[in-house]
Amino acid sequence: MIETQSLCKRYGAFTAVDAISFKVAPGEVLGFLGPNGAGKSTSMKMIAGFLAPTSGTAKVCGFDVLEQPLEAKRVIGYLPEGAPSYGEMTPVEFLRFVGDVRGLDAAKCRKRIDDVVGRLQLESVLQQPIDTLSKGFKRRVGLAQAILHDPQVLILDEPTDGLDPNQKHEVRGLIRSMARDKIIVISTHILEEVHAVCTRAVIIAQGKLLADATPAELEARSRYHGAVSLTCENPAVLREGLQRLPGVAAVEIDAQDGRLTVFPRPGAALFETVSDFLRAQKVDFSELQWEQGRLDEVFRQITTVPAQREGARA
Ligand SMILES: Nc1ncnc2c1ncn2[C@@H]1O[C@H](COP(=O)(O)OP(=O)(O)OP(=O)(O)O)[C@@H](O)[C@H]1O
Repeated sequence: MIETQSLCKRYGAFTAVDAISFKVAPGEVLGFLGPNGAGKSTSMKMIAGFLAPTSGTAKVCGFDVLEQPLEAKRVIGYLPEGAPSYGEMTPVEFLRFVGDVRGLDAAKCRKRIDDVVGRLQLESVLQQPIDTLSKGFKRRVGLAQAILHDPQVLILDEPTDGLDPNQKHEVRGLIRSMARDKIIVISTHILEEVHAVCTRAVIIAQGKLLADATPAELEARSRYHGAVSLTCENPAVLREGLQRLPGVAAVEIDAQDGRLTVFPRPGAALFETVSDFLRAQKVDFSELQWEQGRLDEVFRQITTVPAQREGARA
């Protein structure tokens, strides 16, 4: 279990992280979402024991990261932002060094290095100085060191940053495959990643935790949740008829692609009503869809309103 209680970080009068409390259980992948400067990396650094909180506590597998730093660090694998490492070393030298620091014996270290090199497809760059690697390979070396000792807890700050689409896919698969028996926290700006790997997400803005929910619960907060959208030849002609149907709150036509969206009143289920109407009107339509909700819209809703309301953080 990871458990933070009123975790705070202040720099002078500026509050970077403001009383954040949450728990993460084994088997969960918690996504940390938030705009630039929200406090995600600062929170992760405090949980990983790399930055002392101004106040509040963080416990990892029962170990307080301040009071029992070695025990806590032993169970944590941490990928910091930017994946810093020793640039003059090759990946294999760096991984041997990390294995040594982690106290792995020679045989176990070799076995683990083989495993992580295979998982992160590092074979082709093993003998090349890390400084000369591309951003994506540097990131993969960073991930390799984080998982080398097969830790119970993984704290990964933007693990797919800088990776190409194929690698993003691979790394998301890797995170999912490790999720079953580990506790994983990842930060990301990519909302599709939340769907791809996270079982739960917290949204942070201006240092405050503003939401803690499953991706589906977050989507249910979207005005698009339960909306029905479709493409047809002449959407403007249909608008008035659709607007009069029971349960319909609004009908909108996208200015760019002409797609028509019918929004429900609270609690109304529209799919059948809309499809019956279209058939009765003999409308030639395509791509009739029930919408789950849009995370990007919910993210904007949650992260922009408080910013405007509360003004600057202090
Ligand atoms: N050492 C420091 N001194 C002063 N302010 C700092 C320091 N480190 C971080 N901050 C500020 O704390 C705030 C939170 O930073 P943090 O890096 O945690 O944000 P983030 O959510 O990870 O952002 P991003 O998505 O851009 O990586 C930012 O406004 C940052 O400028």
